[in-house]
Amino acid sequence: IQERIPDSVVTIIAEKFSPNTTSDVAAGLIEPYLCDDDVDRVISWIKSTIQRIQEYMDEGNPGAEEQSGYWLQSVKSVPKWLEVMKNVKILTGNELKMVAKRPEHKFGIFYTTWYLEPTPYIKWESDKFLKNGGKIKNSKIQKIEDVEKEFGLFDVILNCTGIGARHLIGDNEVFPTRGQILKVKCPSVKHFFIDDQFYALLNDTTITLGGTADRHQWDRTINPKISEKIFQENCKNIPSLRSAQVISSHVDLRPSRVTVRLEAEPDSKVIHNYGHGGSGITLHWGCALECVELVKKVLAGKPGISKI
Ligand SMILES: Cc1cc2nc3c(=O)[nH]c(=O)nc-3n(C[C@H](O)[C@H](O)[C@H](O)COP(=O)(O)OP(=O)(O)OC[C@H]3O[C@@H](n4cnc5c(N)ncnc54)[C@H](O)[C@@H]3O)c2cc1C
Ligand SMILES: NC(=[NH2+])NCCC[C@@H](N)C(=O)O
Repeated sequence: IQERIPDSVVTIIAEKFSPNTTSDVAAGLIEPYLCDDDVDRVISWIKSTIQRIQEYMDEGNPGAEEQSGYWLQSVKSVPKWLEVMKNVKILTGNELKMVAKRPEHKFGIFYTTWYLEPTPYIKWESDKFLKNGGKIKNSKIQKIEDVEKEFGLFDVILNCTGIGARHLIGDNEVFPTRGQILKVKCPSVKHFFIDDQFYALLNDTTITLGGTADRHQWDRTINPKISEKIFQENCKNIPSLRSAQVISSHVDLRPSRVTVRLEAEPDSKVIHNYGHGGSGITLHWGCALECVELVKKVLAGKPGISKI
């Protein structure tokens, strides 16, 4: 918003900041997951995110790269969003035999996507934001009406609170899908490997192993038994992981919702952008650009500097 609406002073108000947000836990795989949104809307958002990743990569920043690998399925699915990926190839019977590790690996797709590690990326965006006059305030907001009581009047307020929207504005349609992951070091793993339940995803110096997806589970405590199962099951898919060095375990709550809520409240200065499920990194820049257009509509050509 700061980049696209020059006559604006933007303030970010948050209870938690990177590296302590849900976004920081994300593996950074660019792929829509647990996101039942309209596929054309999702594809449009992903395309914008990929352009932003390219800009970030072109500057030589860490934590972003292409990654290729295998998606093995028990039931054949060739979703439309694969059209934004590169090198998409349906595995032949013989190729499947070479990579399948379980009887349920009945169909496979090879493709190239990207990863965008959230923490270094958020730092890149935050540094630019602050350098260009953005403000940051640390506060837990109880009700959205309290924003202006605590911080003065704004011309537009964006609600990007993820799972927090459930309590902030009482949207019971947004619910947690608990996810637990491991970060391991295993330089010999050069491809991602995703199947119906588990995954191994590339990052700059680690492999992210997942994963769980427990709906309506709020517990952010790491369960060591789950970590062990994630490790063992991924070793079945990629035997060379047996030599991996486990670095850390993480848990967080995917802000799940039937659809992403990205809309301006009628006759209000509030714009909502939450409920991205397991796809917030994947969709983020496309959603941000759509927010810019909604902000412009709320401002409706207002002269002078706008407070957002
Ligand atoms: C284990 C796991 C793996 C994942 N892997 C991927 C992946 O590979 N690719 C992908 O695209 N997505 C992935 N995701 C999903 C992704 O992490 C989320 O969709 C994304 O983080 C949502 O971003 P957000 O900015 O909406 O929410 P958050 O990152 O949670 O940010 C919300 C912000 O709002 C603030 N906030 C909330 N409530 C309040 C309040 N009342 N007052 C003040 N501030 C408040 C918070 O402090 C925080 O700063 C994964 C998620 C999990 C759990
Ligand atoms: N399982 C699958 N199809 N893809 C991997 C999901 C990784 C990440 N979005 C997450 O855990 O939310």
